[in-house]
Amino acid sequence: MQQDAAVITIDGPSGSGKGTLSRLLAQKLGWHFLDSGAIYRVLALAAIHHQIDPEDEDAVQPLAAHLDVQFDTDEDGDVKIILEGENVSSTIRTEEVGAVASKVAALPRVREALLRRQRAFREAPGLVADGRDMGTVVFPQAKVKIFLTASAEVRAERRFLQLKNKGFDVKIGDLLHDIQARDERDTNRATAPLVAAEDALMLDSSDKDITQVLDEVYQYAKSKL
Ligand SMILES: Nc1ncnc2c1ncn2[C@@H]1O[C@H](COP(=O)(O)OP(=O)(O)OP(=O)(O)O)[C@@H](O)[C@H]1O
Ligand SMILES: Nc1ccn([C@H]2C[C@H](O)[C@@H](COP(=O)(O)O)O2)c(=O)n1
Repeated sequence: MQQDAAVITIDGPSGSGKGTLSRLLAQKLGWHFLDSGAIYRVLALAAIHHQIDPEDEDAVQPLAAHLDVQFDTDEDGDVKIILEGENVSSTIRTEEVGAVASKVAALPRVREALLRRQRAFREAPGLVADGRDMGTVVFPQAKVKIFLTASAEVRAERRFLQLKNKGFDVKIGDLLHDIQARDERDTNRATAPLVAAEDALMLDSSDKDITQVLDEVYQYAKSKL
């Protein structure tokens, strides 16, 4: 970790577009990228594989502390996620794994066990970090913080298109229900809840396409760095 490397944090609820925005912004700046949700998703998948109850903190904490995961980036910038020797890059993206991730993420000792792993992504020339608590807990000293939102209906519609394009048979009503349940759990947990940092720029992307969002955030970041 490089303590002095600049950090931009992008937090927000599921489907707000923070992953897409963070990836594009990191590419544009030539910076590193942390998808912290992927770490919680990998842990969730490990708990499923090992038949561990995702709400049993005593059982999930050691799994988090010794999680055998690698993030391998190829020359095109695509990231391959390897859990216990297996490529799980697609498997972790399902709504089912997302729901379990939201459960393991509510456990305080599990969050603590994953802190150092996330902070290790901070390297020169800089890091764009995407998640729920990047600006509040993991990188509170970040120079630029964004809290990206969109209405639950818009987020469900985006997720519907995303999954339909991948060939999944999904119902928009089910996706809206899943998104609302995940928002509720992520926002109301006691430790590191989904909340905007006091010094974050609030951005509602409901009526903006990703190019507009990227331009706005890029200009804002340049003015602050
Ligand atoms: N501003 C936007 N306008 C339209 N579609 C968008 C916009 N931002 C993102 N999308 C699309 O919405 C979908 C969800 O975006 P993305 O995966 O970036 O969300 P997320 O906030 O990272 O979600 P999660 O936290 O669940 O990983 C993607 O298909 C993405 O291309
Ligand atoms: N910094 C983070 C990142 C993610 N989580 C939890 C909460 C989410 O529901 C779940 C999956 O995240 P996603 O891939 O959808 O961004 O992981 C968290 O608590 N803190």
